[in-house]
Amino acid sequence: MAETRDSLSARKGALRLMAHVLRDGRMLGDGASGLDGPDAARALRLAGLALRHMGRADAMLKAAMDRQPAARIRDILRLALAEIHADGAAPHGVVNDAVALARMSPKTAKQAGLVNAVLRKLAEDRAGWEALPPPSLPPWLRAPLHKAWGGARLAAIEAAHVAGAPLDLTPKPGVTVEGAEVLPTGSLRLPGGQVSALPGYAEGDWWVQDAAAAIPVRLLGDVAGLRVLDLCAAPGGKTMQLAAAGAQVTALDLSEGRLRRLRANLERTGLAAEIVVADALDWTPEEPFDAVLLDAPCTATGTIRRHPDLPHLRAARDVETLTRLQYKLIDRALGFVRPGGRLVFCTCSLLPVEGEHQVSAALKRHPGLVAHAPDPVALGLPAEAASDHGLRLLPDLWPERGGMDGFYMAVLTVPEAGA
Ligand SMILES: C[S@@+](CC[C@H](N)C(=O)[O-])C[C@H]1O[C@@H](n2cnc3c(N)ncnc32)[C@H](O)[C@@H]1O
Repeated sequence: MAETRDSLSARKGALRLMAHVLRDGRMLGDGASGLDGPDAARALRLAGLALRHMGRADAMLKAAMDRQPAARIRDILRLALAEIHADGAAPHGVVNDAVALARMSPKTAKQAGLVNAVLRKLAEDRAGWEALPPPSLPPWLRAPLHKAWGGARLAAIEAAHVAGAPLDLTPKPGVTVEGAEVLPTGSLRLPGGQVSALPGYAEGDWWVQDAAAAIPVRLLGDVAGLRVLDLCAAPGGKTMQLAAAGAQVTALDLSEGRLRRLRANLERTGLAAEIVVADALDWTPEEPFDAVLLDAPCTATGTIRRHPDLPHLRAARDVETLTRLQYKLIDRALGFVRPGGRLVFCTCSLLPVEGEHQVSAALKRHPGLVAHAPDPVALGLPAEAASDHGLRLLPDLWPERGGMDGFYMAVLTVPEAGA
């Protein structure tokens, strides 16, 4: 980061965001940095960097200090160490700002000298940083992932989380964006950038959607003219895909706030859907649908690449609550499909209990329900994405292209009437 006063305000904003996540249990994306425009984006990036590398920074601080400092001082040190050692920032400017940040509050001003001394010493210890184990997931998530995917795959997933994510766009049919790579699955990929400044944003030619998140709708094939229910729809990435492909879409979600974003997305892209604010567990349609897409609420652990706050905010008990909800939502969704129609179930989770296990259990509970294992290669995906009854995408797939979010998805056909 070029050292300017903007750097100081971005670092201050990053500290606010870290406190929001680590002490208030709120998501990074809640926009709490108190900044606008490029400074807000910088603060978000820095907070993400500090959260991704917190394990290493804490290990270094523990070895270097007799007593753990107060929370804000610890965050100042964590951020500075991540910037110096993981981001390659020039130590001089980082240390100066860290000292300035400590001085800003009467509660921490007395510790400015300590911040200076600790950072001057640790900034030079590149070998000590490199010798620490690479960033890893918390035990509640690491253990089931190790069991499911093995040690080597888990290490590759953790490395993909540290690498972060590029910017993927789903284009309307026939749209290209200058400078974007066209992925084998049809998504467009850019290294990053301010979304609203990209060509075609104002015209609504595309929307931001990870390449993996764009696959579930494609499992339905040609949906032109079909009545499709997008059951957990907001903020609407999949609703827009369905509408752009000519489906007659009903988009339902529990959250009015998230549906506001869906409405804005439809407005910008000029696409149409009927919008329903309801709890899917209480709601009943007037008539069944040709197809239902259930992008069920989940731990979202497949999106840690772009949400490094998630491992700090979720816990094992969330997995239990969410898997129970997914179970109920699948049964509910199946009741909304016409005989012979299809349900696509998907979750952006790395955990089989939120994916493969849900579909295996649904097939046992519902005699006559049939899973059609999709061919990953025909969809432009690596052959290894084939999985139990569906597709399993993990962040270490496509390493040379910049990876993809973790997802599980399957397409199920409901028995014909009388079958
Ligand atoms: C994974 S997100 C959906 C993302 C969306 N399909 C997309 O592609 O943009 C899950 C959504 O489920 C909604 N949700 C959670 N519980 C629900 C329920 N009982 N009924 C309806 N929607 C629910 C949440 O509000 C959230 O928007």
